[in-house]
Amino acid sequence: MAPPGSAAIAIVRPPPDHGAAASSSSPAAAAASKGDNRLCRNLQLFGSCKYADRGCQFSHDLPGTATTTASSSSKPASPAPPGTSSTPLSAAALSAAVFVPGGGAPTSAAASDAGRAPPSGTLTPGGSAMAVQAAEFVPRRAATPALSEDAAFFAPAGQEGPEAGPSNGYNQAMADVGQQSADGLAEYYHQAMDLNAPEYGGAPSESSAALHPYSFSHALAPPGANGGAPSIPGMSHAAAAAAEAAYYNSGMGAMQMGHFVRQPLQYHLYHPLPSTNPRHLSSTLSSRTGSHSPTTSFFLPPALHISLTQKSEATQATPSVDMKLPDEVGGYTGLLPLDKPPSEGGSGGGGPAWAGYRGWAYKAWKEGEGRCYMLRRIEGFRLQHEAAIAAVEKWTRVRHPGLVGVREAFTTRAFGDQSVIFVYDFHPCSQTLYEAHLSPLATLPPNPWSTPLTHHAHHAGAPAHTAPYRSAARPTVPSAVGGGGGGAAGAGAGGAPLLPERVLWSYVVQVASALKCVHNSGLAMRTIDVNRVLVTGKNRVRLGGAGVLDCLTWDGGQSIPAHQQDDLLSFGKLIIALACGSTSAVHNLPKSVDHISRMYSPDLKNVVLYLLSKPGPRKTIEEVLVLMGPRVVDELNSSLVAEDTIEHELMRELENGRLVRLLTKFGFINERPEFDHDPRWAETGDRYLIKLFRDYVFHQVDETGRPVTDLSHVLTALNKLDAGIDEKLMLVSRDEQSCLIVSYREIKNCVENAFADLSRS
Ligand SMILES: Nc1ncnc2c1ncn2[C@@H]1O[C@H](COP(=O)(O)OP(=O)(O)OP(=O)(O)O)[C@@H](O)[C@H]1O
Repeated sequence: MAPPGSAAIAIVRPPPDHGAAASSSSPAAAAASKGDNRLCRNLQLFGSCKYADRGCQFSHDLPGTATTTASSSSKPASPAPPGTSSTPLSAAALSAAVFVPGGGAPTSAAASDAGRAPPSGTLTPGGSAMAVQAAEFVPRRAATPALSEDAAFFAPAGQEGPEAGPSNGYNQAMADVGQQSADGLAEYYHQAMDLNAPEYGGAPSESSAALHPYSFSHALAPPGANGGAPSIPGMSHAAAAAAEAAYYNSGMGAMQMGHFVRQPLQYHLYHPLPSTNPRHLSSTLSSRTGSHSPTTSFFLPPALHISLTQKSEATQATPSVDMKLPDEVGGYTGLLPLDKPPSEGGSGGGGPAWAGYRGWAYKAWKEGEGRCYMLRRIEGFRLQHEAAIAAVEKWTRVRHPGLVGVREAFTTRAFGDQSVIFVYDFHPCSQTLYEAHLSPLATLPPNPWSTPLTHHAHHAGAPAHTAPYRSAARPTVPSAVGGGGGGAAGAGAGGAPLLPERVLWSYVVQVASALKCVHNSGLAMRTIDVNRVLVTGKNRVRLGGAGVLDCLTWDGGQSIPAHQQDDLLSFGKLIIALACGSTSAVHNLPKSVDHISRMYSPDLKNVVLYLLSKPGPRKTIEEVLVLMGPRVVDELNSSLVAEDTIEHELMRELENGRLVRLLTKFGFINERPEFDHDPRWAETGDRYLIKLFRDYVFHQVDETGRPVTDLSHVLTALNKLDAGIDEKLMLVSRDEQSCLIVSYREIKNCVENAFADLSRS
């Protein structure tokens, strides 16, 4: 669906003939009247357009065979999509001067009431005479769905809207993808791309049938039937957790969150649908086997693209309601809570899980660095010894792909109490092992609450890796395991899906390798627990919470050898919990070990038995690694480091690419010589807002009016614009007589509209 009309925001009252000019001579109007005879892009990319006979407004005549002429007048008139025609400014818009934040009010009513006093929250410095005639600022699409929902994958005029219809199947899939865990993405994408699905002209398959019942509104519905906080399509777990935490922390519930319309990113923009044309399809398939493909080779693999986009989005996430958190804590700003409420499978945060102290997790930006970090706040902790916090410095030197990197620690009173803050690397979209595998809402096996779709019998000696690494649909009622207290009888006996052995081994090897690094550095982890180990990507785990207990229970480092032995014991218990699908499995060790020996290979059982054996000087992590084969571990380490680096690079590329596109659009919109002579071009409507935003991004000045060059500000603002978030910012006119409070989302809409207007002209 093409974007509907864009927002017209006029701050300065234009000359009286403006309306006529806008409606008759604006470039958009000229564009609309000309029509469009450009070659259909579907044709260029896929060789065919399934909408060719169903209203697609673009040309389907290939050069050479074309019978139509380039003359726009000869092109049959096709209905212009909403928003493509010029939008005459209403009388209200012409006299508009005052922007009303959160403006969702109906335009006409507001316009007719132009003389009334501005509501509270309106900013009208120096407004006076202008404000008297002012109409409320109403973003043209304030009451419509967000931009990305509008901008569906090519849907020509006359086709169904985003709510229904086969053309929207991909959007539905993408919206639903947002609710999948990172591990399910690739598989999910293949379902979404199922070429046998009816919309591709094939027979309905099981997977496509499973996909179709989803609707966009389904994706927007709250999770579960028990009335959780709204779940948001396209939103990462971390971002959703933060939003939901806001929902609970604010105590305002749905009333507040009702305003939060999260717009999913346009995931579909940069990777094409596979062609239905057999010729192109075969070339697409051959590209997977290495031969040349004309189009697909230009794109990232979709699952990777989606995963990176989600991570980038989770990194940029901001709170949508006032969290009542300090603006700044030790040089970190933009705090966003990460603790998930129980309805999301988290602990809700704040449990006395840290040596009797309550702990909270936040995402925050480091001032001047433009990087995101995870802050762990230990509430109400009074530091007795300086050396306790200095001990954390040792941790900052330990770098390992299996460890959540420690940056620093400091005390603060910013929260109104005595808190100590530990700063870690931020891993967007991560979950704890408990959240990922064991909680009632876990998406991955062996969640003991889930009802399996199929029962995979695993007998001793049977290749456990044949088990599907995908959990069944989430049930609302606990199954046979009985609320998670089933211990060893849990996963296997209860019929719930088993954690595949290859995945378990992958975790075991990563944890062991990280532990080796930690122990060799003369430290002890002390947080080997399903609630502290993070799953940061597909089959990627990292040990979290390093250094916290060292500081809280500081003893000068005397007990490190004992703590290292405890690490090994905790490691054994972690494997048991995952293998048996229950944290309580460790309370019945004989039964649990028996379960493991029946369901998994003897090698795994041997490792577990070793880890659970009596502590002693000869029981070390090195010995555990010998049991596993050290060569494998070293190889794994280097491949994980490489993987992390590549992912990091790709994310940077993705973000840079998006910024470049944005900047190009800015340049395109703002630097149009053909309109330079018409001051109204950039002074009215969407363009004026964009112009002010450009000043805000690139032309900041300090209090004495001197230019400020802050790359971090530029990148942050552009990233927020790209994500189209609901955060508001204040734009000031060049004469400093007017202010606008608008959200990045509204500006993004304006940029898209202005760009679309220009590209049509
Ligand atoms: N370094 C990190 N980067 C990104 N997200 C993280 C990081 N560490 C933790 N998280 C996220 O924050 C959430 C809360 O983490 P936390 O370790 O506090 O778990 P918890 O179960 O709430 O523990 P507790 O409440 O007992 O402190 C988790 O969902 C996890 O995904």
